Amino acid sequence: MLEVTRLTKQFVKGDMGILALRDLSLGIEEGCFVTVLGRSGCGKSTLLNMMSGLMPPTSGAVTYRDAPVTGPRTEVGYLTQSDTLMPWRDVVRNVEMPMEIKGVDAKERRERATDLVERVGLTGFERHYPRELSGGMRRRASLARMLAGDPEVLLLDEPFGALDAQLRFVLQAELLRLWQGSGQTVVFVTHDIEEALLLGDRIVVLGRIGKVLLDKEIDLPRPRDADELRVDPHFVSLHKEMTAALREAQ
Ligand SMILES: Nc1ncnc2c1ncn2[C@@H]1O[C@H](COP(=O)(O)OP(=O)(O)OP(=O)(O)O)[C@@H](O)[C@H]1O
Repeated sequence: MLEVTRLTKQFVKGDMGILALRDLSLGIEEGCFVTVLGRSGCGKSTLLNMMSGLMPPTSGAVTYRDAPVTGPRTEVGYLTQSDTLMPWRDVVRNVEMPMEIKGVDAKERRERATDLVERVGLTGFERHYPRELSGGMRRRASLARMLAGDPEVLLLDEPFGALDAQLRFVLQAELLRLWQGSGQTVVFVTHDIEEALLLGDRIVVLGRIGKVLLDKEIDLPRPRDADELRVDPHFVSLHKEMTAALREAQ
């Protein structure tokens, strides 16, 4: 569905070139939940920026259903690390925005937005403006807004990184619940091994400048329960494998 071919990105800072990704190739199958695991600075956000069409590659290509990606498209939702909520709209109106663009009628979009706000645990904050929310709350509002667009592909850049453990757990479960049976394709970036194993059908471990260190199908049965998994020998051995791969990334 999404194909990344020999993707390279070099930034220019003053008279210096900063190589963020080199020759990365990756195919993402339709309906699959892929977690991309890597340490800080290995190029994960740069990869998603290019997959979403927000950033042009220096060389290489991204295709979506065999068509070149040259800019953002409504079928591909992207939850970036930076805040992109509209400051002049309250939470519910931010969440309604993708449905407004699609021409969904006012009553239906308010109902759906209210439901999504509840799913991300923001009930009671519908009328708050982004500046009146915490960082984690803004992330959750952004997630609800992305889901409101019902995209075919969800690109998620460390969506739960800023949340406390309990809330992260609730939102991971909610994301899986929404994804299962939806047919949506998810690319989920994280640096947390346990999160990657809990969520993914497949884990891609990236090393420096986006070198693929490991690309593995995760055959742990679903639904996956974090407490049960931690004592599952298969999970423990996968965890060790990921830890070793990340160590190699140093
Ligand atoms: N706009 C930019 N200009 C210059 N260098 C950049 C720019 N964006 C990213 N980089 C560099 O590219 C490399 C990869 O950055 P990127 O943000 O993709 O990493 P990451 O894996 O997402 O990190 P993190 O997990 O900390 O978010 C880093 O060395 C970073 O300094």
